[in-house]
Amino acid sequence: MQALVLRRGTHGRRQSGKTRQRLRYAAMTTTPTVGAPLLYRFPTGVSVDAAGVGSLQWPPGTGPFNAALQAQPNPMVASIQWHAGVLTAAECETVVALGRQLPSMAGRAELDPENYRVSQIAWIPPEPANHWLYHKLGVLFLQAAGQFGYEMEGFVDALQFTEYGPSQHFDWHMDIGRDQTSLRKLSLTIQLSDPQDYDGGMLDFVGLGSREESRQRGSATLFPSYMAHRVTPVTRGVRRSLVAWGSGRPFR
Ligand SMILES: O=C(O)CCC(=O)C(=O)O
Ligand SMILES: [Fe+2]
Repeated sequence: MQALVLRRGTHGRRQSGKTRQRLRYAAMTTTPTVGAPLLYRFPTGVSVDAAGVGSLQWPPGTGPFNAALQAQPNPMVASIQWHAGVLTAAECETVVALGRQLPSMAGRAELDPENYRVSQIAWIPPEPANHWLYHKLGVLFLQAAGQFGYEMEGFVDALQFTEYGPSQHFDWHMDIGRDQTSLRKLSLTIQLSDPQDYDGGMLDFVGLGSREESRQRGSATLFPSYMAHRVTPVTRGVRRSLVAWGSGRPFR
């Protein structure tokens, strides 16, 4: 498996067919980041007197200004990884066959249950027959967790099999939300369809656009679950994907 970290690149125009404007990502080698000086240091405690008046406390010898401390940026926070060949064509077919025989339901989004998300989904149950798939994605998530610096505990959501037929889509959203979805940290989507079998259905990121390679069958696109993304309407054929979320205690 080959991994590539992506960053925002130059505007590009697709050469053939429809002239869709899109951003291209360029390969990024992880460059060391420079610490940002802490302009105001938060206190380490608050005390409240008998009258209920609170005062902030800093450790002896320190104060809010001129702390001479550096905050260390995390270069992965706004990055997307693309992994080629996570599933073979035969494995993609196995997952499609599995997904298609599971109970199918309409994918819904809280923002507008009718139109925001129009697709069919099925949940792939966490059971021994599917261990190979959970295991494979688990390895990928654990490696990525180390690179992103996120604590990751496992899957809270079952793996999601997704189908988008003509004019179906999923509008702009984040994968993090209330309740159980607040545990999500990294999102991953694997392309199960042959790119020749459909048009449209691009996985698109705010400020980064879409990447042609994300259409490669068996490839995975992995990104922080707080990054806004969408799947544009499918204009021909059917697009199928396998979606997974790596979870853990929020924001660690
Ligand atoms: O189908 C995809 O590639 C992504 C779907 C998605 O964003 C989601 O289910 O949250
Ligand atoms: Fe999503």
